Amino acid sequence: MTTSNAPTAVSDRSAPARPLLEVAGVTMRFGGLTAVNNVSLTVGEGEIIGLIGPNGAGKTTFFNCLTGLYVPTEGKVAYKGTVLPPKPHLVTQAGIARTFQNIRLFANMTVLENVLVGRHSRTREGLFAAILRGPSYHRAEAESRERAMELLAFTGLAEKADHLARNLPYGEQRKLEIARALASDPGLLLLDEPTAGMNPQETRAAEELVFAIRDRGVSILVIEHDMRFIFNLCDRTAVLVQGQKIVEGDRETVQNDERVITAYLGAPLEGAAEGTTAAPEDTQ
Ligand SMILES: Nc1ncnc2c1ncn2[C@@H]1O[C@H](COP(=O)(O)OP(=O)(O)OP(=O)(O)O)[C@@H](O)[C@H]1O
Repeated sequence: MTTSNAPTAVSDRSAPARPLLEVAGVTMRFGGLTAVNNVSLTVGEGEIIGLIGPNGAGKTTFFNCLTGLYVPTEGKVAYKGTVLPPKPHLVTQAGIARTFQNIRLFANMTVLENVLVGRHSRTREGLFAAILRGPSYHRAEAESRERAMELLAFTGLAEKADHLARNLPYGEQRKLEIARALASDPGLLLLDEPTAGMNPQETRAAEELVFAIRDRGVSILVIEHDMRFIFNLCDRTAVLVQGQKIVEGDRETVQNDERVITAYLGAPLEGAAEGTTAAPEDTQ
């Protein structure tokens, strides 16, 4: 147990977290390639869970199966006890938001407008209200702007609200992606390599931001190659190698697992599908 006020992972909590996301036996095949092979994973309320693995291990494909971008060949994804339909907008409405490995912002829109786009799924006003622009439309619009500005303040971007997204430095574009994802008021946030391209200082700031998001009651599942980031943050970490989850546990369990060490050193995984190899540079 830590005695400082610094944020910490919550693995030392005594009560087990209530399940929020329950993934059961998800498999994703592309023709002859099994990118994700019978993977099960649970994310509990208030947890930060890591997903690591060498290049091509199937991490992003797994995220795409959770968020309805791909329809899994087999398996089920349930959120708060309800099986999710494989449609991205319904998954967002259910309470799951995500960021992408390759930043997907509207480059020629302002920072604020990008967050307002993310707010769209939470706005109840329909087409008629938008055309008529009655009082309820104006009220909803004002609320959305207020919430968007609050999220920009939370992510440290409030002063850049009127800047074009394309003019932000790279680290701030990643933050904006997170602000936009949070605009849908998710219960679970999926982050796909949130520190890619960041310098060490930005990476430490990203750690603080992830803890702060968790402290707002949002659970997190995060893909990362930066092991320090993962082990600083996560209550548990699952390791994917060639589509299979080979181990899941705390830092010690993962770091001491022979199969993980072997996978990161580039030796073939016994019994795994052919066609993908581990990349030694992922140990960075
Ligand atoms: N749409 C697709 N069609 C065919 N194959 C695909 C498709 N998407 C992913 N793959 C393949 O599935 C495997 C897993 O890829 P994926 O991008 O999920 O891995 P990853 O663990 O996220 O890798 P990285 O760390 O490099 O991002 C790879 O062999 C990839 O080429």
